[in-house]
Amino acid sequence: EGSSSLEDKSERMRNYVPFLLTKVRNISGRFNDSKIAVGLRDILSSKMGDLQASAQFNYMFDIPWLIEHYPADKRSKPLLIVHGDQREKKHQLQEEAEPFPNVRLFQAKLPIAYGTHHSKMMLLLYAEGLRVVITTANLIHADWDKKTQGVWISPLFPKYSQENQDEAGPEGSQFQKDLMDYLHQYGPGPLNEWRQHVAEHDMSNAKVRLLASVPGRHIGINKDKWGHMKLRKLLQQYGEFDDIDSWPVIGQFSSIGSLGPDKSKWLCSEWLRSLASTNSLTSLDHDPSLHLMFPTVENVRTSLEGYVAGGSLPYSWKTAAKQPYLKDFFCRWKSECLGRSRASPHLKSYTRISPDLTKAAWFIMTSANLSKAAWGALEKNGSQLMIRSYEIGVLFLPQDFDTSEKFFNLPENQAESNGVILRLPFDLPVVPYTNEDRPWLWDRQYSQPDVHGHRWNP
Ligand SMILES: O=C(O)c1ccc([N+](=O)[O-])cc1C(=O)O
Repeated sequence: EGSSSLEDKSERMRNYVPFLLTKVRNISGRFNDSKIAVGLRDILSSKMGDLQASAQFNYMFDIPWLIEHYPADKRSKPLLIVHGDQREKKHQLQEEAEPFPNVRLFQAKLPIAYGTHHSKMMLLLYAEGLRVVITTANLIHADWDKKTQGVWISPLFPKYSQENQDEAGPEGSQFQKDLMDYLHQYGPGPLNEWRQHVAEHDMSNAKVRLLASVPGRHIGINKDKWGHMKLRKLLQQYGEFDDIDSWPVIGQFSSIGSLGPDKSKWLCSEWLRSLASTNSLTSLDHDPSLHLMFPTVENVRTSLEGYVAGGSLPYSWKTAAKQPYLKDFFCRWKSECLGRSRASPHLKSYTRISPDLTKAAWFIMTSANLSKAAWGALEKNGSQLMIRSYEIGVLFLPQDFDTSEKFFNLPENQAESNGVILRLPFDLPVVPYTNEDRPWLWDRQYSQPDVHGHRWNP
């Protein structure tokens, strides 16, 4: 755990984008250094503050396992669990919460079929202030053990004292407004208290843009508040880039939805148009190159977990069979730079990099997989954005860091600039699938033994 707090260590990371991975068991310790990785116990540790209460938003929970990861003297503090479970799964969660009087459950509404409460966020209220953590990991052991997962830990947001609340005025920071908007979507209930906590803390030092999705058919000004249309608006507003039309876009994710019978229906039309947005008024006359990073069967077979890792990569044969065109975009999972080529990826990240692999224009870490359910699909002649799921992530933009440079420097770029360095979670250049590579499909049989001598027979 080391002597100084994560705060001091993050001080030493001053000129790095504050994007961390989760610790991975059984890899070299140098790849779990606190400049690179963090564990759940570290995040919940009392070195981060004197915890008073917390809210855990997620998709999968192991409540006893989660509570055990809080410091012993904090395990009876109020804990709100925000989930999307219904019917039998909801009852199971209620039973699991029964022995813990400090645990409250809140079921997020899922008004549109096939939606999930996918957001993975922690609100941590301390005596000293409030912290927001956004991650890609479920609150179960397997997600924090041998996978590649993303974590953003906010600075400690200080409580407004009465005078500086008046100074700050009602608008607060954009991050605070966006987080409040997101929390309001859950409606009245136990989140009222957490909306109040957010309102009372100064979040002007967040240095990220909130990028979220909530279920609904969003129209008018709401059409640009969520999903890929929010990203489009942010990049059109703040994408002060010179000519980056030739810069490739990379999407990396752990599941894929049904994207339509060809790339022009959603992937390379509305979705890529949003990711390729900038503030330049000239329209794109050609698609930027697009790489989609998704594990091959071989990535899964040789992973630290073996085929079991594929249980968290829920891409189905039925869906894949409808979209063979994705093969042209696929590249393998590879992360030698962070010792995680065999730590199966469950994080989701999106970025746009220079052709010479030295710079990045922006970087996103999010719960959103490559699906219309997560990012939204335009309907009614583009007048409404239909989203099925709750998602939450953060967008890192160079101008949110005190640097004069327009882009992030990738570690390969040894230029001793005073710019900000972005450590991507995967290796560059990306490795396109060979003709023999196949995307992992979780409902197919694989008979070649994995690293544990097991076969996969779902
Ligand atoms: O682990 C999750 O939260 C999760 C849950 C459902 C699905 N899904 O239905 O495709 C994907 C994921 C994922 O994150 O990969």
